[in-house]
Parts: sequence; C-alpha cells; structure tokens
Amino acid sequence: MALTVGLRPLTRALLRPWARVPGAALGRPAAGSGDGVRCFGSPRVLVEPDPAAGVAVMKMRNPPVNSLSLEFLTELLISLEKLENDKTFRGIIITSDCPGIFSAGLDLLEMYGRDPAHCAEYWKAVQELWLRVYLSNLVVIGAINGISPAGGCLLSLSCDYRVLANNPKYAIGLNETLLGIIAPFWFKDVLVNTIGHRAAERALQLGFLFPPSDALQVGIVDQVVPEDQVQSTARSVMAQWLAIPDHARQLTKNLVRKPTADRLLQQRDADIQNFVRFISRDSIQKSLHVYLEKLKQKKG
Ligand SMILES: CCCCCCCCCCCCC/C=C/C(=O)SCCNC(=O)CCNC(=O)[C@H](O)C(C)(C)COP(=O)(O)OP(=O)(O)OC[C@H]1O[C@@H](n2cnc3c(N)ncnc32)[C@H](O)[C@@H]1OP(=O)(O)O
Repeated sequence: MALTVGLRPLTRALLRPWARVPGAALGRPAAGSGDGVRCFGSPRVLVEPDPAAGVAVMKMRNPPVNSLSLEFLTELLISLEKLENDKTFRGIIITSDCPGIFSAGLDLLEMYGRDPAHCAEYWKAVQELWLRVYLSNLVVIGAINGISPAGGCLLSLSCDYRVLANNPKYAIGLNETLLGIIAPFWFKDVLVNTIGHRAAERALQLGFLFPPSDALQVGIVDQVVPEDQVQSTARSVMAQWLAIPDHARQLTKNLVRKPTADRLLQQRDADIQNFVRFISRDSIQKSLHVYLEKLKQKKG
C-alpha cells in the first residue's frame, strides 16, 4: 500500500526512528527468537521480532496511558512502515507495555487549547495511522491487555483479530459522546462493520465501554482469555492466519476493507477541515476542559 506518512518534515526530524531501545540495546533477545535477534524500535514503540515465525510483537509504551500523541502516532507509523516493507514479516501483534492500559485513545492535549494548524497536523496523523493499520498487508492481531476507549478501540477494531484479557477493570468501546464529542464517520463505519448497525447505533450514542463478557457477546472482540494467556493466544491465532497464502488473504482483506477506507481517502482534506472546525468550537473546547478536569479530580 503506497501511503505517504504525510507529517511535517520537522515532526519526523524530531524523532529518532529506529533508535535502539535502552535495555533492548543491552542485548535482550526477542521472545521466541534465536540468538542474535534483538528488539528494536523507537522511544515509545518496542518491536520484538521473531523472524523465524515471520512475526513481530509491537509494544506500545507511552506511559502513563498510551495516549496517542502526535509523536507517538508518528513512531507507530514509522514502525509499521518499516515492518510492512520488510519481507521477513508476515504478521504483527499489537499490544501494550503499560500495565492495565491498552491505549487511552487520542491524546486530549493534542486537541485542547491548540491552534488550527496543529489540530490539522494531528488529525492527518490519526487518519494515517488508521489507514495504515486497517489496510495493512500484514496479519494484524490485537492483544488487548488493558482498557481501550475511543481511539484505542479504533486501533483495536482495525486489527484483523482481537484478543481481550478477561479482567473486569478492562473495557473497550467508542465512548466519544461521554466526552461531549463525536466519533467521526470512519470510526463509526469500522464499528458498524464489526458489530452491526443496531448494536453500533446504541453503543455510539450511549458511549458504551464494554467489559470483557459484553465485548465478546456484542462481537467487538473475537476472544476473551485469562490475562496471562493473551499473548500466547494471539500467537496461536497468528499461526492460523499465517497458514493462509499471503496473496489470497491480502486480496481478500483488501476486497472487504477497501470500500470503507475509500470513504475517507476520497475526502481526507474535507475530513481534516471538519475536524478542525468542530474541535475549535468554544462549546467543544469547554467539554474537553470539563473532561480533563474530571480526570484530574478522579485522582483526588
Ligand atoms: C457537524 C459535525 C461535524 C463533525 C466532524 C468530525 C468531528 C470529529 C470530532 C472529534 C473526534 C475525536 C475522536 C476522539 C477520540 C478519542 O480517542 S478521545 C480520548 C478518549 N479517551 C478517554 O476517554 C480515556 C480517558 N482516560 C481515562 O479514562 C483514564 O485515564 C484511564 C485510561 C482509564 C486510565 O486511568 P488511570 O490509570 O486511573 O490514569 P489517570 O490518572 O486517569 O490518567 C493518568 C494521566 O493520563 C492523562 N490522560 C488520560 N487519558 C488521556 C488522554 N486520552 N489524553 C491525554 N491525557 C490523558 C490523565 O489526565 C492523567 O494525567 P495527569 O493528571 O497529568 O497525571
């Protein structure tokens, strides 16, 4: 897939892609790999390659909550692009290195009190990450080991298969309305594709965050397993998916997903403008302020 990363050169230059990860650089071999295979990545994305299996585990580590800041999105994009272009890899498992949190979704501080140019750049990066994960030629499995609201849920929904840890503290869903904002049409499309129109209609309007058993029942995840089995289950599922010839699976994936992606691709600029207009409204900024204050107060 020929997507341009489309971020300002400055943003990219500020990052140090493929910087060796402290600890990994000290020689921590990747799990399941033979001698000499080392983890790599960037400050916020740890990649554990298993070349023999053709699989890489991508661990998000943007503490405390893996919120999808512009820098983090950029690093995720660079990691994905690199893995996509490396013929060694046929599948990736996306998981979190932050205990109890898969991803808290979009970084609210990228949308609150920012100027329109920044919001536009941020939204372009959000679109880009979605397109890259959703249309990836690789098998993408989400090993969801923590709470996964809004943008975190979108990331999960963009995987080919989702395994959620069975912990009552974890929940997944598009909860935008609870923040006084709305899920964009392409978030909505992906949810409708996954759980059907009626269930999506209720979930979106009410901002449902589904705990594991409900998540499985509604079909927003494919499997719920004990927490200590999330990674091994993702690995077994990956083996099943990799048993299918790549070309047949990739063409089929494209057949199924392209119409949804095309809806955004045909109006990316308009979508950015809509986002910037919407997020810049005083009423929306006030809602975000209230929500951020609530998050602070929760701490006591
Ligand atoms: C006409 C209409 C046209 C429309 C056109 C289209 C318009 C498009 C509209 C806009 C679309 C936007 C889509 C948005 C998607 C999103 O993803 S929004 C984000 C949603 N996320 C959440 O609601 C999660 C919020 N966070 C939490 O609930 C909790 O933090 C947690 C994840 C459950 C973790 O709890 P806990 O471990 O107790 O940690 P906390 O103490 O709460 O948090 C630690 C610090 O992290 C900060 N933080 C948390 N989440 C975020 C976040 N998403 N972004 C930024 N920062 C976050 C939190 O404030 C704490 O900070 P400090 O107090 O400074 O430590």
